Amino acid sequence: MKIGCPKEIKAQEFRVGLTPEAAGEAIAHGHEVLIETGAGAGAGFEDDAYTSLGARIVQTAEEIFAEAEMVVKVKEPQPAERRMLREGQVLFTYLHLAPDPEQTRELMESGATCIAYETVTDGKGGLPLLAPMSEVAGKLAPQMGAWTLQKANGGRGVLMGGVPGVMPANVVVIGGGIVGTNAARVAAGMGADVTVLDRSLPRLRHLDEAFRGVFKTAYASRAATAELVAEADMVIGAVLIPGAAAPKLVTRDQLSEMKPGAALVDVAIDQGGCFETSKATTHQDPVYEVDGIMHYCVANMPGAVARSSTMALGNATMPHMLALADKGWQQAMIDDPNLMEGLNVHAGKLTYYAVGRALGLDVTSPQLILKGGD
Ligand SMILES: NC(=O)C1=CN([C@@H]2O[C@H](COP(=O)(O)OP(=O)(O)OC[C@H]3O[C@@H](n4cnc5c(N)ncnc54)[C@H](O)[C@@H]3O)[C@@H](O)[C@H]2O)C=CC1
Ligand SMILES: CC(=O)C(=O)O
Ligand SMILES: [Mg+2]
Repeated sequence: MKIGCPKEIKAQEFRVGLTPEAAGEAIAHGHEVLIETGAGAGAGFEDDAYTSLGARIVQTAEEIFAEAEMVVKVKEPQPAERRMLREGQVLFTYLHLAPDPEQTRELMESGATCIAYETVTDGKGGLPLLAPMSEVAGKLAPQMGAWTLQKANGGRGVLMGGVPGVMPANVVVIGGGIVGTNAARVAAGMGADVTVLDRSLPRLRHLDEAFRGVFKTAYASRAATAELVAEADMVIGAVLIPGAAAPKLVTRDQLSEMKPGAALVDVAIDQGGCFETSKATTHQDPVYEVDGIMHYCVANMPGAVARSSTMALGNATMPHMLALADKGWQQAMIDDPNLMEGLNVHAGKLTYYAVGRALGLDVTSPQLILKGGD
């Protein structure tokens, strides 16, 4: 199979979909790999790291999209990329369709087969292709929140760890999954007073046992969430209902109950955000203010640490990328129902139910498509 990897074009996105290592594995499996020149440079992988393993460098994204049978990326395709996708082509990348009707429509119009990293499962309740980036974003969130809390950035001027005689920052993390756990660990490591809220009692039980004393846990009832948010210096939004639009857990009205200059870090922004007042921002201009509360809502946080993130993502995507290339997407999905969960769009049809529910669109099941019922 011809596998193509373009340079990412989202603002300040320095990750790349294929590491030289993954490209080399694909070549060893008998595939042809095309890399757009400079695609890996932002992550520290120059063109010759790919060519030395047998990949071919091409000069433009147009050539990648024209030639490749499968395009491997990081971020959701931007409008210019969507226009180059074509019928029969496989796209393997993050998509985050639920909050993005325009992208969903254009992917359906392209006729391509679009497989979303973030909805591939592992059979144990996990999302193995989201997890590494959630680990990164979770570890970054307190760091970004601490920066947002600084006066020069509009924040309340509170130091995460406090100093002797002065209380540390009060950090509330909503959602105790991968992002939330990593965020809580780092915030606690910085010396903050941390509470993690979740709706899953088994998850809270696990966190309590695994991290006893490092941070506190609380059940995410509406009342407890409102009370803890009102007391917080920093709130980190880290909830997920896989594939679906994020639930809004802090309303605009609640902002007036919060401490002026408090920081909201909405990591769940890629699924639409879990604060009513969230809107996606970029690394170039990451923070804005609503009713005196500072919002940090960067939808591609791991891009800030592109080298670590590219390697972590590459480790997770490689086996799936190889299965898709070796067997073709249909057989790979028949053999692996967890990979089938990644199918979001095929040949003009939406194939993921949570996206259909979020956008009010009809959905065809992947099983029906694989049976040839499309
Ligand atoms: N902005 C960025 O750059 C990045 C964003 N993300 C996003 O971060 C979000 C979280 O991802 P993960 O931690 O991997 O998900 P996860 O599935 O590991 O954890 C989500 C947690 O939220 C909890 N939850 C669901 N509804 C809740 C509610 N109403 N109240 C309290 N808790 C609730 C679940 O029980 C679960 O423990 C996702 O939207 C993901 O796409 C991930 C990586 C990078
Ligand atoms: C998960 C995601 O959206 C990201 O890593 O940018
Ligand atoms: Mg994102």
